[in-house]
Order: sequence, then C-alpha cells, then structure tokens
Amino acid sequence: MSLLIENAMILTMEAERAVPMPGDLLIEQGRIVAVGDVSAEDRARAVEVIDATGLVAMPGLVNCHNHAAMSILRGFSEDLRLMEWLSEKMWPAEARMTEEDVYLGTLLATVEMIKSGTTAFADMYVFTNAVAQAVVDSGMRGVLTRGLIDMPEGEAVRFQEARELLARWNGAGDGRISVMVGPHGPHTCPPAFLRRAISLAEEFGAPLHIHLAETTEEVELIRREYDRTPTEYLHEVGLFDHHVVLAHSVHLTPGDIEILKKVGLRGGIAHNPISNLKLGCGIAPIGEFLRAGLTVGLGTDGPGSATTLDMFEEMKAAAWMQKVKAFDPTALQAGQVLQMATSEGAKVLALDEQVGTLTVGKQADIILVDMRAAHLCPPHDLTALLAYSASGADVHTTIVAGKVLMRDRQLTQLDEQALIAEVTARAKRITAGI
Ligand SMILES: N[C@@H](CCSC[C@H]1O[C@@H](n2cnc3c(=O)[nH]cnc32)[C@H](O)[C@@H]1O)C(=O)O
Ligand SMILES: [Zn+2]
Repeated sequence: MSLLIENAMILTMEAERAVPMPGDLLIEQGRIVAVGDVSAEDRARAVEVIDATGLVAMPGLVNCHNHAAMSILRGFSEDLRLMEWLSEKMWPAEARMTEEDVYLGTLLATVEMIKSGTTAFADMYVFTNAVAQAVVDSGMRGVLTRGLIDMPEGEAVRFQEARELLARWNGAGDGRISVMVGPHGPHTCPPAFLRRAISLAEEFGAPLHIHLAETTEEVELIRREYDRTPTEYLHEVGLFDHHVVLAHSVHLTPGDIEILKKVGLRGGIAHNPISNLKLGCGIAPIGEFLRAGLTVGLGTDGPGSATTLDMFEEMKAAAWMQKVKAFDPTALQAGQVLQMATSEGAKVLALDEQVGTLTVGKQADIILVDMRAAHLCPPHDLTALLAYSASGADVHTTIVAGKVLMRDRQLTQLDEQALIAEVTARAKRITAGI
C-alpha cells in the first residue's frame, strides 16, 4: 500500500533544512520513502494520491503532556487553585469514573487531537488498559503512563496496573504505543514510593514521566518537608539517572537548571503554556532551559485544565509568554516553537528515531495544513504563519504511520457525533453533586 502526496510545500523540520520546499512525499508500509522528488516510476505505483496544492506538509504535532480522558471533565470546574481543583473537584470526580468512561473520554480527546493536527501524545492517567485500547482504536501514537500517586489505599493496584501497561501494551498498535512509568509529582510521591517507581522503570528499561514544580505551593511544601527544591528532591532520589519527561517545570531556580545540565538530562521538559497561564502557575524559564542545552517540547496538559488540546494555540502561547516575560519580542521565535511542537517534542518522548521530522525511513506521521485562507495570506514566511496565524481548524489531513485518520477534515475512523452524545451523558453522571 503506497500513498503519494503531491504538489505540497514541504516543511521537513530537519535541523539542517529550515525553509519549506515544493515537492512530493511517498509513503510505503507506513514509512516515508521519498521526500521532495518522487520518480515517475514510483509515482505510478502509488495506490492512493492526495493533491496537496495550497497545503503545507509537515510532521504531525507531538503533545508531550496530557491526561486525555479528562476531556470528560472539561469545563466542569473552572477558576480554582490547582491543589483545590485537584483534591476537591478532579479526584472526587475521577473516583466515580469507570473504565468505560476513561475509554470514551480518551477517544473523544483523540478526535480533538486528530482534528487539530496532533499525531502523538504522552498521557498520564488511570484505567490504562482503556487508555491504550482507545489509542489503538484511534490510530494515533501514544506514550502512556499509569499515574502513580501515594494515596492511603490501593498502592498495590496502581503498581499492578503500571506493570500491566509495561508488560502488555508496550509496542502494541503496530508499535504506535510506548510505555513510561508515571510517578505523579514531588508532592504526591514520597521518597520510598518514588524509588519503587524508579525500580519498576529500571526493570523494564522504561523512561519516566512526572510533574515538576508546577506551582509555588508545591515548592513551599517540598521546602517544608525536605528542605529542598522539587528538582533537588527528585535528583537525590535518583530520578535523573533515567530518561525522564518533566512536565511543567515552571518554578526552577538557576541552581535547579544547573543540576539538569550537569546530569546531562536525557528526555526533557514538557512545557504546557496554556495550562500554566490558566491555572495562574507562572511562566516557565524556557529561554534559560534552551541556553542550558535542555530539550523542550510542548504539551497541553489535560483538557480539564487546558480546556483545549489544540497544539497551535500552545505554540502561540509559548512564544507570547517568553516575549512578555523577557520584555523582548525577539525571545522564543516562530521556528523554535514549531520545533518544540515537532522534532523537539519527539526527542522528549524518546520517539525521535521514529517521528518528529519528515525524513526518509521515519514513520509517516504527517499533517497537511490548508494555507488557502484569508488569515494565512500572504505567504511571506510559512514558518511564522504556521506558528502565529494558523489554528488546529486549518489542518486538512492527518496521517499516522501512513494511515489517513482525517482527510479534507473528514475523520476516517471515528464517529465524532456519537462520541459527543455518549460522553455528554456520562459527564453528567460523573460530576453530579460534586
Ligand atoms: N488519581 C490517580 C492517579 C493519578 S493519574 C494523573 C492525575 O493527574 C491529575 N492532574 C491533571 N492535571 C494536573 C495538573 O495540572 N497537575 C497535577 N496533576 C494533574 C489528574 O487529575 C489525575 O488524577 C489514582 O487514583 O491513582
Ligand atoms: Zn498534568
């Protein structure tokens, strides 16, 4: 089965090729086999052809931090402080969620992601068999974790589910699923619990994914409890000896950044600008991270907090926040936020050998963005238009591992309206009286 995309403007996002070029892409058996020039012979072999005149072809967007099933809790509780929002609203609601709720909530989120150009996402949640099944059924790529919180009951069940995810789902969905270990955060994971999570990761050779220094409350709590910064705490327990995804990392000190630099952090930071803005958390020091040589990707955080999973919005927010933080419009530029949303995000999620750039041999995770719109005219600088003017609604076609999941804005696998009806009914039951 081969797919030819012809007459596109191609933005490969390869480090050495910053400017878009006109050309074609050939995909065979889920992989990219030609970029730019496709021979007449190869063209003749293509079973399916997409005419991409007026469209940009670029790598699918990589969402480095999500709690996808929380789409079922979207809009239910707004304008609270994070700790209050979690303990008084989200956790009681989550306690009522069934495996089926998580399956459908995740599936609804995948619809939103596919429609806004995201092809891979990292997730941390519960009922992870259901999350994994939804990823398989959606056709997307997922980097999954079972969120591990040290709560009074159920530690054994949590670790059992984390283990099952690693043993049963790593490599599932024709290799579209990979699994990490997800201790929730410094303030929800005491040292022995964190060590247990690290041992599990070591046993399976898996990376880890954790929240870090999201709020000033967290920083104060860890200071009181351990007389450390959250980063120092994680370092001492030994987390940074592994590939790790650090979500948020808003309140890191110069000393913390020095630690991450010194350990030669494998993995990187999942920056969630809109969630940080909306929850009033603060502005992460992205400029300092990049100057220290750390890898930074972009994420949305769960649809309960960020309220949308549109990565184009995250690109804009990331750039605007760094500019206003530094009082400097030259800070974090269009090309950089596009890299964060694609090639850099793939590195953070340890997916860079498979996706993140349009390179021969990589998996065909590709989006086509329709530039034939008033708000994307004139075409002086496609990079700037994509980073600052486009939105998820401009995505025309979404392809994962060579499979077309949306074409000309029509989903090929999932029934959006049926999912909306089902999730709406379930959301009512879950949130009643909370
Ligand atoms: N509560 C679960 C384990 C955690 S899964 C991941 C958790 O992260 C929570 N979460 C969502 N957004 C955020 C955030 O911004 N910061 C911290 N936690 C969050 C979410 O509500 C979910 O409970 C259990 O019973 O075992
Ligand atoms: Zn989160």
